Amino acid sequence: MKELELIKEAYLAQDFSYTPYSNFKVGAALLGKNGKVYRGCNIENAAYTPTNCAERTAFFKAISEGVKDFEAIAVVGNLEGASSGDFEYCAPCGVCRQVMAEFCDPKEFRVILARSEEDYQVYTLEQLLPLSFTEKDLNK
Ligand SMILES: O=c1ccn([C@H]2C[C@H](O)[C@@H](CO)O2)c(=O)[nH]1
Ligand SMILES: [Zn+2]
Repeated sequence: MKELELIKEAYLAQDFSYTPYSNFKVGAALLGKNGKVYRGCNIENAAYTPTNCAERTAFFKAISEGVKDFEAIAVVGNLEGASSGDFEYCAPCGVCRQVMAEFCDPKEFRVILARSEEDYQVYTLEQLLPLSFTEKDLNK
């Protein structure tokens, strides 16, 4: 699947974002090695901390269906208000990066950060989460 197709899926997911508190709408589309796409949006809560990010929604949907092998994720946010000079792509939070590290190969898994269908950047998970703590560290 091409990056553009995955970005389009992330924008479709963003439409369902539930954000009455931040009004910051995020969409994600996770591509499994099985060729299927798992969409996710952020889901907020009046108690704030139960909020789930778009990326984790997509991961947990896939994992709850028995899928644990992934190729890439596209992430889109509504960053029109970002002042110039800011990093104007919606980068995954640390918690979501840690969830990615649990299931994805750090050198292979690609994180596509898009601010339009044509304008995006691609990172490996290792670039976003160097020196990660994973299962291998527990077994030392
Ligand atoms: O990569 C990100 C960054 C933020 N959020 C959500 C969490 C919260 O609902 C809102 C503001 O932080 O954006 C995501 O879903 N993914
Ligand atoms: Zn997150």
